[in-house]
Amino acid sequence: MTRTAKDFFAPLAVGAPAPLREIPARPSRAIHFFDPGNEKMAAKVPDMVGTVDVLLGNLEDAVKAENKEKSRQGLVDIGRATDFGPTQFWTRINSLDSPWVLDDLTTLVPEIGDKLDVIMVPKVQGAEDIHYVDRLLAQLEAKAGLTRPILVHAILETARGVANIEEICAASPRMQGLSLGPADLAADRRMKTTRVGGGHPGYLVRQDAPKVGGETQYDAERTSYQQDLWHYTIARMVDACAMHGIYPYYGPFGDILDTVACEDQFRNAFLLGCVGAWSLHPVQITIANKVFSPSVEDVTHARRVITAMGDGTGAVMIDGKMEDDASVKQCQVMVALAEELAAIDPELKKQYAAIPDQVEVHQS
Ligand SMILES: CCC(=O)SCCNC(=O)CCNC(=O)[C@H](O)C(C)(C)COP(=O)(O)OP(=O)(O)OC[C@H]1O[C@@H](n2cnc3c(N)ncnc32)[C@H](O)[C@@H]1OP(=O)(O)O
Ligand SMILES: O=CC(=O)O
Ligand SMILES: [Mg+2]
Repeated sequence: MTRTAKDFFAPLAVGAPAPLREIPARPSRAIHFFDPGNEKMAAKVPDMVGTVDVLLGNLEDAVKAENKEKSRQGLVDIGRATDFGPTQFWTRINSLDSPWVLDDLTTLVPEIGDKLDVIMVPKVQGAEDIHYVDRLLAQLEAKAGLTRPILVHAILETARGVANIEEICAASPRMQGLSLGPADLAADRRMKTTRVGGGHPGYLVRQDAPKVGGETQYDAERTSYQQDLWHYTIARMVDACAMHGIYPYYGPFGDILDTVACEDQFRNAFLLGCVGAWSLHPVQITIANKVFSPSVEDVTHARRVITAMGDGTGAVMIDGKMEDDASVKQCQVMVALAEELAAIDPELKKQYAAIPDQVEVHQS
């Protein structure tokens, strides 16, 4: 038999902190990756506090095997020395089948467990992976005397992980969210793209060939549109996360120089329901902060609909468009996000505050 509902409210080890009943909606527009063993990157971390929602010390892929211990120790040093203020502090541990992960967890929890908000677990295949981390974290938290539970974030980057997405989300009250891992996922699925996220010029739909005098002109110029390779997986992820009260994120966009396409990919994810994306290079923080913050126009419109709808029931016409109970809920999502962001981002606070409170409503 699986765990009962009440089991989820009890710690998995004597003395471990009580599990959270709800995952707090903390802004996490950019999860900025840095290698804590890389002196140049590590030196930049203190100045990044307050400019990015999440700083993530990465111990897994992109850290050379010979540097794993150095990066782990670098993370401990940074965690101890840094006051993270409003910025969340996360880490990505090595995969559960690697020779490093046990030392990652048994070192990080006692040394900097009081600073770590979330542990990202790569290559999660099913609920059993989360159960393993869940119990081990509870034991380590109890031993370290921690008073709040460290949350867990899973990367969706194997075909089995995608197939088991709902059970992964439901596996523990520690589950904070999921990220799409397009690089490992492409490899595991045997997709034929060698890109790290983003689109592919070969994945497209093409306009039908025109007919001239009854003859189909296969050689004629035809419009084609590139499609989003990741749409299906992101949409699954968004549904699974929403259903379980946790948060979905787009992962890495490897073409650092193509800031335009990065913004497009992030925006697609934002529109579909993701709350943030990874940043691999400082330039991507700016993109994510912009994309995952509702525009002043969207917030203005949302507030206007909410005002016009009064108690939130019925239907009104605003600028020729019908608004009702459902669209007011969409607007509430937008305004709630704006308020969360305004609480931590002074520039956005100023922009949103400039929106008049009672916007005039023109009803048809
Ligand atoms: C694909 C699947 C995945 O797992 S993705 C997640 C794993 N990958 C990562 O975490 C990659 C993180 N990023 C990086 O390693 C670097 O940004 C890469 C992509 C290699 C580019 O570095 P580099 O060639 O030095 O870039 P650059 O010359 O433009 O750097 C300018 C200055 O900024 C620094 N920088 C670079 N990246 C970061 C970062 N992520 N965090 C903090 N600082 C960063 C560079 O060190 C450089 O510093 P300086 O000006 O020389 O002092
Ligand atoms: O870890 C991320 C990925 O795309 O793989
Ligand atoms: Mg990966």
